[in-house]
Amino acid sequence: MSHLLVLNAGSSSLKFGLFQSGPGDPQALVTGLVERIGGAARLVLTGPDGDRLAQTDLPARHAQDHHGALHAALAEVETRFPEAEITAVGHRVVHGGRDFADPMELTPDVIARLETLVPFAPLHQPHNLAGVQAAMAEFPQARQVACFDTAFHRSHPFVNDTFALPRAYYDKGVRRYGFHGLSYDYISGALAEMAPTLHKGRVVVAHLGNGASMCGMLAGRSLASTMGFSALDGLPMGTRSGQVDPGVLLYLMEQEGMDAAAISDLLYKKSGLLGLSGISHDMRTLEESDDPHARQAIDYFTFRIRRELGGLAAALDGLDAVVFTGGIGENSARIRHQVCSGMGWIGIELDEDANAQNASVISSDLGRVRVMVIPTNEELVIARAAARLAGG
Ligand SMILES: Nc1ncnc2c1ncn2[C@@H]1O[C@H](COP(=O)(O)OP(=O)(O)O)[C@@H](O)[C@H]1O
Ligand SMILES: CC(=O)OP(=O)(O)O
Ligand SMILES: [Mg+2]
Repeated sequence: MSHLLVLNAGSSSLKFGLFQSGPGDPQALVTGLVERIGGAARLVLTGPDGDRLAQTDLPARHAQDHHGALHAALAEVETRFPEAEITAVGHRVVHGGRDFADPMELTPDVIARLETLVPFAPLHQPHNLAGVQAAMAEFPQARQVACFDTAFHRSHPFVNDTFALPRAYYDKGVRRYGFHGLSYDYISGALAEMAPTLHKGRVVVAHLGNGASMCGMLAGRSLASTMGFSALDGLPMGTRSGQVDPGVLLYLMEQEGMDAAAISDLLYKKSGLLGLSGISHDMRTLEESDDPHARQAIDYFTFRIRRELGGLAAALDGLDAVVFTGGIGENSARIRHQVCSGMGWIGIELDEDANAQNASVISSDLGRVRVMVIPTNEELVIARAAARLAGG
């Protein structure tokens, strides 16, 4: 019996899963999450039926960075499943650049080319590639498969793929790639099963996690996304600014003497919910706080989601459904309420009871637009690809 290991390193978390491959969809034996890496990190393990197997605070040496988190995760998998025969390890790789879209086997040449994309996604790509190196050392007999977050958005039409810069930059790869594609791929497939008519229509998916973006889908394919060249654009995030006027960056360089490293640190690590609140990047902490700055950070977050929702609906020529997903989108009734209230003009009417319960349909019959909550499953998308490539 062969097994697949999946590694998904986010900006603040590491998600992983052990799957059994078989004739149908790979079956999860265990999935895990190390969250709040860099802070009070904890590891949560979940069984195949959603049952909680373990929840432990990680010792400092494992909590401080993705490396430690990965060690803790691999140790957990090997202790619980010593007999597992891992034939393939599937990795989420955030940036595939211009050249990579379909899932592919990681060879030394491919890895070297992916390393050149580190400056495009400094908060993710290095963790993704560190995971690849660790898995190669740990499971040398297994195939290593990369699945790209940018792949789902390759269907963007030119107007959503470019900036209005001289064309030479587009040719050099300065494009609106879009991210969270594994999540959008999963949601598109789930919607096709749950609501096939809606899936054929105009859908805005809001992936709201520590990283956050929205995608306008037409007939299940990406037409536009709020994230662009890097995972910085669009919505504000845990520590990332989201959209800023490029003139601000010129001002910071010219008047405040900031260099590229200082600006990168500012935009990726000190901005967003953390920068605005001065308290935390974590939505749960902000929701629990009665500090007015926490409230303002939440208000800015939901204001930007509402703006983008209007923009994406215009790009799609209308709106049939909205799907919330990601750690915040799946769990925070308050955020969904703030986003959806007063949106009757666009056809959104929330059923507050259903919303409070994180139900899968949270709109009422009074509205024309179906609003849904669908837990994402990037790991399953990766496992499917790893199974396909390992089988071939
Ligand atoms: N019950 C909850 N209420 C509000 N926010 C939540 C809840 N559960 C998780 N979150 C938030 O989800 C975010 C993490 O999302 P997640 O998708 O797991 O992150 P990542 O982008 O690192 O994969 C954090 O801001 C966390 O506070
Ligand atoms: C691309 C991105 O922002 O990913 P994450 O949400 O995992 O940080
Ligand atoms: Mg994520």
